[in-house]
Amino acid sequence: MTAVQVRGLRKAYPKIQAVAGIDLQIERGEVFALLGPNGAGKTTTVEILEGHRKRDAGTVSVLGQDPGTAGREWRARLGIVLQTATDAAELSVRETIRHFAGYYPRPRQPEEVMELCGLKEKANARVKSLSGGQRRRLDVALGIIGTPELLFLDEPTTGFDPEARRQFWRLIQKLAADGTTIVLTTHYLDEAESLADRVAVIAKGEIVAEGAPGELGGRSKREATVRWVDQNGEQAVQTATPTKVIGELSRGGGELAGLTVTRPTLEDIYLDLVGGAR
Ligand SMILES: Nc1ncnc2c1ncn2[C@@H]1O[C@H](COP(=O)(O)OP(=O)(O)OP(=O)(O)O)[C@@H](O)[C@H]1O
Repeated sequence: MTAVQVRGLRKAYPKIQAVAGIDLQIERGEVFALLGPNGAGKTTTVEILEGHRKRDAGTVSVLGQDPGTAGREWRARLGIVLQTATDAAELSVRETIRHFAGYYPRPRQPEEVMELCGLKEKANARVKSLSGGQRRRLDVALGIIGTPELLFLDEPTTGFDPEARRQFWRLIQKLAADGTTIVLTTHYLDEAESLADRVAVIAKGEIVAEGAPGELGGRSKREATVRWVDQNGEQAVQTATPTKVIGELSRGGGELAGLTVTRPTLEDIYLDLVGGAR
């Protein structure tokens, strides 16, 4: 079943065509990542899908409805984590989460959500006393408190330390395993690689590539680079058959110094894709 269907989406601001004809299809249960440089049009696209921004042209269906006209019931089926943090309040973390739970017909248990988001120890802390990363976790907690079918995350782990990022990834994997469809924007290629079933790269308001992270831009078919060091210094060859190359190199039986085999990373592919479009 399809969660999101977009055809020919366009949106201009007074000085810029922010979204210049985007087609997207995201299936239920998928984790889908939108990648792209600053100003590429990711947030604008996501805001249109959330019903927070009007489009100029194109058709959009999110959970079977047009976000431009859908009502409160539809909205309660979404979870949204925006780039900007929740307002700092006098309330505690627990009180804030309980308060938001009251907005939804099928909320998760606040205690469960605090556990999932690593906020248990901060349950009684005032929101305004939280660190930046803890505030972000609270944003995520408020995004999932309503048991959303579709969760939008706009740069969710900006400001997280490495351990918090890994914890967050585990949370997303858990939500995805429970069937939540997840659309996330991120600047972290390792995040997209770890989490996303599919990614789309947006540059200048257009999708320039789309696919599984391992296949994007023909990645799985790109040649490997074999590197080693010999008496003449560092050597490197690009090859589709690295095993054969290493076999030939090691015929003498000696150990090859500094031997590595690498394939292009998602970051290499991404930089190739957006480099040409900047
Ligand atoms: N409210 C607005 N009014 C005018 N221009 C805007 C507005 N919002 C965004 N833009 C412009 O539209 C373009 C796309 O912005 P958008 O926020 O969608 O990009 P993005 O891909 O999310 O970028 P980032 O990675 O920096 O968050 C940018 O050039 C931005 O300056």
